[in-house]
Amino acid sequence: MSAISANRINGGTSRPQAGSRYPTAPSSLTVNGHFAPISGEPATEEQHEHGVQVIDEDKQFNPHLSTYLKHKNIIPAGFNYHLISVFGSQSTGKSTLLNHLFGTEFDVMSETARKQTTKGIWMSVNKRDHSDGGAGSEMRKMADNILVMDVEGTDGRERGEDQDFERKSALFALATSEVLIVNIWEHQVGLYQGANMGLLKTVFEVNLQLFLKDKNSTPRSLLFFVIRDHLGTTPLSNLRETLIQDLTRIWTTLSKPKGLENSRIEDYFDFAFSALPHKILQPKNFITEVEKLGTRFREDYRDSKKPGLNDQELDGGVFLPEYHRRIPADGFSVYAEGVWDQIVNNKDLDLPTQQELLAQFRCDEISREVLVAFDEAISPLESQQADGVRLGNPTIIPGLGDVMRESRTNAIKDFETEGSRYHKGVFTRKRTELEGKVDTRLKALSQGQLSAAHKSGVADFTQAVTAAVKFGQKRGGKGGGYDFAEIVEREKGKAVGKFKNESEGLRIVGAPWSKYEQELRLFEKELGEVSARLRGEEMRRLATRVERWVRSRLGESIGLEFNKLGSGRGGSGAPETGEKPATEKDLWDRIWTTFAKTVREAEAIFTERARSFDASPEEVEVGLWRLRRKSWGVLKAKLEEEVMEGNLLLKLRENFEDKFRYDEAGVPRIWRPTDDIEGAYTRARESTLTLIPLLSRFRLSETSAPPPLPEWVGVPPASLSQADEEDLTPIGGVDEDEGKSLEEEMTVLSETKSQDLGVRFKKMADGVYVEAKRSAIGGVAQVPLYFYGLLLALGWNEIWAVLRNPIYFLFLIILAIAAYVTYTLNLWGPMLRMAEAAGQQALEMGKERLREFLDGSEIARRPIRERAADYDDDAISLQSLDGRGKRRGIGGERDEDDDEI
Ligand SMILES: Nc1nc2c(ncn2[C@@H]2O[C@H](COP(=O)(O)OP(=O)(O)OP(=O)(O)O)[C@@H](O)[C@H]2O)c(=O)[nH]1
Repeated sequence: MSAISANRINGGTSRPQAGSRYPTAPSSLTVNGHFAPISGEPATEEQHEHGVQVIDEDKQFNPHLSTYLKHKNIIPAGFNYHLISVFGSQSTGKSTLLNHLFGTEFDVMSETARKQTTKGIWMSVNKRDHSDGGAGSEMRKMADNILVMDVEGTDGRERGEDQDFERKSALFALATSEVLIVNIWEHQVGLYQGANMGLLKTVFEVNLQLFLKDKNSTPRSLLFFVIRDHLGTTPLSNLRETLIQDLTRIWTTLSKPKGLENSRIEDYFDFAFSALPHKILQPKNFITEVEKLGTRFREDYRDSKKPGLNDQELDGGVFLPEYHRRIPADGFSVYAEGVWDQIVNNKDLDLPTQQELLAQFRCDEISREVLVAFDEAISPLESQQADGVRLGNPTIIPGLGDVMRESRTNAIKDFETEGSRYHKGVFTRKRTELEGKVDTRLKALSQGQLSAAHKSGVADFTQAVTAAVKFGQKRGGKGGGYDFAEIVEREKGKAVGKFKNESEGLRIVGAPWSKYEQELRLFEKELGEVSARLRGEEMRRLATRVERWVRSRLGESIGLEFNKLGSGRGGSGAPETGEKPATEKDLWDRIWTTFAKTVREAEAIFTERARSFDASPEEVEVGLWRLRRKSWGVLKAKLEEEVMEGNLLLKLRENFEDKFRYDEAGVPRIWRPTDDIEGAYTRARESTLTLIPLLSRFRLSETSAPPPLPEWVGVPPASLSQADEEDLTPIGGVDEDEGKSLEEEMTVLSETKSQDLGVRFKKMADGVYVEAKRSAIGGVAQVPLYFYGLLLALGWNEIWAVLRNPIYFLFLIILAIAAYVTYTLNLWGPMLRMAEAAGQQALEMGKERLREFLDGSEIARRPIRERAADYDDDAISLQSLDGRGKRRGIGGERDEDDDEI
């Protein structure tokens, strides 16, 4: 504000404001006994009977204005309200006019007192309804929500020369109202001072400098001249002419801001005129004219012709949209306070900025309100989600998308409904801010939900694949009746579908952040990783199964090869298949061939099954390499089992016995004393002994070298993992780090063990030899024929006695019959065999007895003293008894003669 204008508005008597704007002590006014508080507790509805004092005579703005508007239900009206102010000299019947026009109850001066009644600025809502009154005509109401401001009169005796308040209040009324009623007596028209022309000039000037800088952004106002005590002698049109001329003249003499030098009064103001008869002298006419005047405040007059420099000014409507200040009703009190604050403090007043400030204030308020409702819906969900995360079990909140969408739409819609009435730029900015706040929380919620969906999706997928594999295993046995790759593909499809559904459910149309493509990619990636891990486990299981198969196959075939050793002829070949007959020498060749063949078959099985897992060539390569390594371990274990001391000794014994006890044709030998038992024994023993060095090392017969194990196992694949490598037993000659050489790896029996085995085998062979020898000596000799002749000659008498004795003869006959029956029943064979067996048994027993007898006679040959020494010293012997048959003392001397019995 320029210094001049500031000075003008303060009337050159700028007074410091007393105290704070809103005194803490209750400042209330008692106007004709009516209580109208300005600060402290808001007034009740009853106390608002006379309206509300917007600004008191001490220039304090009423902070409870909004309470009054709330009571009168103006707040929700939005733009649907109008504001009218009245301006004029003191006691010119302003309050009377307003009370008649709008049914307000502003205090009116008593006819006799003639002193100022209205102090400060008062406001009241319209309480009347003016129809155009015609009988049968349609009742047409006044515009809704008309707010009327009764401003303290000018030229007041009470204020004296101090024009500060009247200028400020006039400026306030002009800045906030759509219609400014200028109330003048008829006789004042044409008078400069009486018609407030001086005051109007100052107000126009400051108004122009402060508020009307940009006429495009400032709404126009209507100056409505109501001429009181119109006698009727001078027509209203003449009075209008005079007033317009005066106003135009005032306008031309105004000091205008730069750029507005050529502006005209009609650029900013419209005019309307009305005249009322004398209230006291023509009371009836006065009432009728006021009624008529009231109809001009009807809403439908908006559509009528614009009041201008024509007849419309005299009877047209007053509420035109272009006069509206576009301040929503709920923001009016804040706006009015801001304007008053600017006026009182002489700040450069910029109405558009004021409107922006108001918009900011209100939009923030609305934003807070809508966020409360938003919070109520969203906070519990946020807590639920946070709880899930804290407990390590993120939960998927059902129906979250719907709640999110609804809350967001409601918040933004409510904000738009309330806030869109305010300054567009500010509203748009604040809406963006609100969207930002809402979206930040919704985004976090949505991401939490996606992460929960991700986690549970991966867990479900893992579980589903594992379950399907288990089911497949049960159904299909050990070979696996299922296709792993197919299961993974199917479950992956399901998981991705579910994730997409969940994500799609969270989509908020119009929110650019509401996307899930990246999350979906991450989810698919993790599913891939999980599949790879599960496939790895599955491959291991497959490897274990194949290994087990190798173990059982090798167990059988290697066992068979070793069993062939026991036959002593290297086992039987299969001549009918053209196979080379097996020999002991090529034992290792056969074992190696069988081993390599078995592993080859296992590799084929592994490769075949691995294909159904969709395993990569690298994974298969690792699997095969591990299989070869492990198979060698299996073979090694089997070999160790076969050459375990007891087992191998048994095999060697069988081998030896086979060579010793059977001839070349495989027929068992019966030793005769004449046979070359020693020769056979030596040959068989030597032959079997050659097996020990053969068995002690794994060597191929052709090359006399260990099998090409390192080449056969191959180099470890590059993709072999550390863990894979660690759980493998090292192989000498293959694993470079290990100290063992290939030669050591191929040693089946150590040197010491071989020697020990040789010694034990020899002992055992000796035993067999001795037995053979004995059996040769103990063989039954043939009975010579002459022995039978001798038997007949010597037993002739006995034969004859039997034949002659009837009892013996009868017994003989019975024997003959029994023999015949036996013959006819073909029982001779079995009986003979029984007899033979019994004979054999008897023979064995006889032999045993004979041996005992021979051993006994040998013992008998030993001196009795030697035998006696066998007994324990403590035993009671003849030597230890004295002549009387009693035992001698322990320490007693021995009689040398007693040694001989
Ligand atoms: N002559 C005349 N007197 C009127 C008219 N209307 C009201 N009065 C009288 O004028 C006196 C002042 O009336 P108010 O309505 O209190 O006037 P005011 O302009 O509101 O006065 P302040 O609020 O004190 O400025 C009262 O005694 C009314 O009876 C009118 O139309 N003509």
